[in-house]
Amino acid sequence: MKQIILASGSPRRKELLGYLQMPFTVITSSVEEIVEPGITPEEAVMSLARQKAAAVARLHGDAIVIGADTIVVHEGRMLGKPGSREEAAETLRALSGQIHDVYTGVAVLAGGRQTAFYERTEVAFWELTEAEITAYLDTGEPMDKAGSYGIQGKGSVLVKGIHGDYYSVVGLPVARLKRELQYFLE
Ligand SMILES: Cc1cn([C@H]2C[C@H](O)[C@@H](COP(=O)(O)OP(=O)(O)OP(=O)(O)O)O2)c(=O)[nH]c1=O
Repeated sequence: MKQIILASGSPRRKELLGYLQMPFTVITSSVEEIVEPGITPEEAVMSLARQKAAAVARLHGDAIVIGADTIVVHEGRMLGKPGSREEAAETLRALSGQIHDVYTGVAVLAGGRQTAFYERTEVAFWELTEAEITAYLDTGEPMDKAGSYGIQGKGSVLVKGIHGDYYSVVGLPVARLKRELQYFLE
């Protein structure tokens, strides 16, 4: 069987890929995450996922390389990881009492073959008080997460409901990925 490489430094993605029960290795790259102006969210996450996978595939041409990217979209604005505590606070204030979309793009590269797909999940937030936002910022959890929250952690108490794949919000739509990977494993 071909070697599977996860081109990601995200501990969540590593844990989620483990659910597929296939051996894999983690190899990270340093891709600068630049979103071109005018690009749609789905194009953005698939393009970034492709760039992350391609950076690793260059050195491991025989392997199946998986890259992924997650962004939050609210009122047409694409929100990645916050640059500062203040930016995280502003994002959480904006998302309070609102519905936003979480897009995760995944790219799979294997020699000359490749595929990319995305999942969109709607997430509704409860109305958040300033005290709640401050308490959540104090956990430190928002800083390495798109949209400044983690649904799988203490951020769970911010979320009223979701529509779509939960695992895509956490960073990797595992059920869809399993199905897309079958083609590469044949
Ligand atoms: C919305 C949301 C995002 N996230 C995370 C998933 C991603 O790790 C992160 C978005 O940043 P990404 O740039 O997609 O990923 P990353 O920098 O963590 O890892 P890599 O590029 O090496 O693969 O936000 C959660 O963990 N929970 C959530 O609820």
